Amino acid sequence: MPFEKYQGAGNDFVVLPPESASLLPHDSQGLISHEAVARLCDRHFGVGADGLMVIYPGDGDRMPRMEFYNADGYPAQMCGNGARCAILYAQDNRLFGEEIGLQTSLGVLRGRIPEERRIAVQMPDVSEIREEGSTGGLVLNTGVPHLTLEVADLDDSALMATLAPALRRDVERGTGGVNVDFYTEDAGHYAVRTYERGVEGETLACGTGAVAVALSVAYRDEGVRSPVALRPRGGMLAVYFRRAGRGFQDIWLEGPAQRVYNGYFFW
Ligand SMILES: N[C@@H](CCC[C@H](N)C(=O)O)C(=O)O
Repeated sequence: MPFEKYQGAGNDFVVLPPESASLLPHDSQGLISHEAVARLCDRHFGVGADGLMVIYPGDGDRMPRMEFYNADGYPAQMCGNGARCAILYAQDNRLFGEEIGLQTSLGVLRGRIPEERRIAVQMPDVSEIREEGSTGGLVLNTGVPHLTLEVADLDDSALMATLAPALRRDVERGTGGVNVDFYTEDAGHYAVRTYERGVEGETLACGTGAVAVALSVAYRDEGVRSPVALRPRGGMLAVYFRRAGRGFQDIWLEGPAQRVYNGYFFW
């Protein structure tokens, strides 16, 4: 089964055209079975990735459609770095008409390619941000739900070993939990580490997480201006936004993306 591999700031994805996806077992809802996705994303028995996407060409003048799965095999509504990689994939495979953008489960998201291997994607508006009482963090949905927490020591080993796995399930427990983003201010940018649900571990970057941190710092401090620079472990990201009351609109996530290789998976 032919596949391609992309990465955006170190967040990596198996990307399939529909012809490859159709070779995989599907469930009764038409989604690829989670066992099949999990096997492809497995770093020992498969290709290895934080997630998998199927990119469907648009009909006529419609934009290509992105279907996203986490490494555990279950679908998620949005992936910021995945969307940036999907835009690069669509560009590499000449899937765009006049406009650059993607159809997603959250509607159409526009894209930009400011330079080679640099991709920006428009992210959903954020209207609700709430204080999370027990942690002092903020909960917001930037396409998927995030808990953001400012910490003094981003290298503290307890963050990913014990704190994030517990918070990931305890916060928003009734609706599937949250991704957990720790951040600290550092000379002109924010260093970030994200524990992703559906990967159940730290990834080198998370696009919706970078947006969540940027909006959290802007929410807490009205003096913070767009763009906010973020430094996850896999590369620099920039988040642009416009304030709209206590919420944010016209949000864009920009950063590096790359086609890494293509190959055949022997199913
Ligand atoms: N890596 C992604 C987020 C993917 C979805 C997330 N793990 C969830 O299930 O909530 C990004 O770049 O935004």
